Amino acid sequence: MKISLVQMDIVLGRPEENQNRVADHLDCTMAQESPDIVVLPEMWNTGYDLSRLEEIADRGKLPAWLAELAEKYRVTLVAGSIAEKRDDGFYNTSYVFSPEGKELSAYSKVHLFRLMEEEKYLQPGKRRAPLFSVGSAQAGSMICYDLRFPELTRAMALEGAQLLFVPAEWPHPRLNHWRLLNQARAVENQMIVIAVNRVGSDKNNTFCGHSMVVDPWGEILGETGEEETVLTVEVDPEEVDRVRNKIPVFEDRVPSCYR
Ligand SMILES: O=C(O)CCC(=O)C(=O)O
Repeated sequence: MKISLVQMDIVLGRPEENQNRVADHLDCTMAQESPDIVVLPEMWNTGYDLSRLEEIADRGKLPAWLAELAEKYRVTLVAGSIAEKRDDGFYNTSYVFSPEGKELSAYSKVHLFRLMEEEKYLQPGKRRAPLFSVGSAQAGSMICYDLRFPELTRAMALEGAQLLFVPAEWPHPRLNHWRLLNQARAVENQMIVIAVNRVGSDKNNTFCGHSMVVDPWGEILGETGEEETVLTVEVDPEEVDRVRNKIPVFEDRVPSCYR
């Protein structure tokens, strides 16, 4: 299974420019790498221009556009997340589309990140992301700050997730946390973590890149630096079963002690 991670810069508050950038990356990546899955970062349409969401948030157009792209390139598109307006406010929502252009998952970030004032401008999602299939593997997804809540990944692992997608806009000075948490979630849940961060800066933050793929043994299969780039990595979802058989963590759990 070949996965391409689009580690892009995002122009603050300029959805059309960012949309063109996504289209260009997808076009080049599909021509050069022919991956099975493409993954985008968090809030790639607007960046953290939260006070202007009324003007710039998506109003239902981007999901249809992303579905068309997935179908055009016959690729599973884990479309990062977008700022979107709904009747009751703004949400940070991640969509996934199948190679037939069918929506596989829609998930709005449940843990809003106070250090970037999300709780002042966004509504929290109310449920975790539904699992979806890629080939014969089961996958889950979350968004950025969600990574700090191990219960969320564990719930998806218990439901059968073998892969975890994490689109992010994770800034300095917490690069160390980003790298450690991605590895921790992979090792403790014996799953493949595919984490895609943005690069570049806005008025308040410089984003630390280092998109990475971590296998269920904690090995980093690929990692970027802090430049705009696309990283393509081959993963083997069967490695999840091999590691789970070697150290049977899920059989050895004692849930009665965790309350
Ligand atoms: O948890 C962190 O340090 C970063 C989280 C974040 O940037 C976000 O959720 O957008």
